[in-house]
Amino acid sequence: MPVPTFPPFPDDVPTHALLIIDYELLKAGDMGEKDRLWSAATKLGFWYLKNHGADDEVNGMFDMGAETMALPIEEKMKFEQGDAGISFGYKAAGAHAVNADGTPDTVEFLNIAKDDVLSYPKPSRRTYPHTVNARMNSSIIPFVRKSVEINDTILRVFNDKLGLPEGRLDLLHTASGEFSGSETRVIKSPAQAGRPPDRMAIGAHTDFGSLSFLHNRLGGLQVLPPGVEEWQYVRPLPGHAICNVGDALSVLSGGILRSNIHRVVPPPGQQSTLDRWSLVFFFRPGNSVQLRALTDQSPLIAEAVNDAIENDSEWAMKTFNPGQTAEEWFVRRVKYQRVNNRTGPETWMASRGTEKGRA
Ligand SMILES: O=C(O)CCC(=O)C(=O)O
Ligand SMILES: [Fe+2]
Repeated sequence: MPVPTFPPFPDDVPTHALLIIDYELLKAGDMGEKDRLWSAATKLGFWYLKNHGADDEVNGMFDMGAETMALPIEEKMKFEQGDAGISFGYKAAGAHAVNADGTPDTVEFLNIAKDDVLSYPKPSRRTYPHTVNARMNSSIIPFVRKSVEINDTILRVFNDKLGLPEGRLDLLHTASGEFSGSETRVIKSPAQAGRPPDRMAIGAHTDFGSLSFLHNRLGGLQVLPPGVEEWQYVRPLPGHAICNVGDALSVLSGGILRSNIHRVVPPPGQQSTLDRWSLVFFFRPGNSVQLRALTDQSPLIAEAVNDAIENDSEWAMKTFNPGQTAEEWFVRRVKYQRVNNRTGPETWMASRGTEKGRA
């Protein structure tokens, strides 16, 4: 399907300009580009990625998403995630809370496990609607392979900059070959006339894993940068992915890499009358990886954790050694977002990550 054209993103809303990182330069080992990536990942934790070479795969994924979300709700619900904290499968609109009051979200999405994609046609974790199987070979497998390659490249830059032994982060992610929470997600946020512009489609959160590779075409994504009190939109740029650091990599790096909070609201201005689609690949550590700052492997990380302890020891001890594996962290966060598991505001608190009380 050709990429449709959209009404423009408005010029009169607060936006946050992200650094633009060139993937071709990163791949070629360009030192200046690695420095710019490092700066983006440590200051805000978000950046645009251009020349990622995945445009065709992204378009195929959006087609798969449209075909899947057009299925009758009864068909989609056969593949629902359940309430146990498993993320793979379908999530209906309203199944997650967006705040401590338990206000329901407005998006539906489908998560497909990287482990299922790479073992296809043999299921590793679960099965999916026929519209997914029909697009596996043409779109989903190529998209997931490219996403993994891109994230592995970014991870190697961070490994080096953090002063970790060679291949350390790689081993905690793909090199061990174990199952993980890595998954791709297609999100549909239906247009709803009259919805207030600050009605959250997805509540404020930090991402759960290590790196996210996001594609959207309409506005709606907002970040709350450090030291700023007003939510700011991230302007979608055609052909540019939006990448960000998640909690797992933030914890492993002793907070040097920043997992910044973000949320999704209805598209602004003239875009507000349209359905909003987005696509993410979430790159996460192997399930058994103990989430803790790698202080014994990098003097830089040890120093960062010491500084954090001096600053706020209770928070630092809890955040940089939460006593959970990557899988346990992930299950906890997914499980307590679900309105079916809600008892009160404490359920929202139980779903939180590294955002330090900012959401
Ligand atoms: O749809 C977007 O732009 C962002 C989605 C997001 O933050 C998420 O799914 O974690
Ligand atoms: Fe997110």
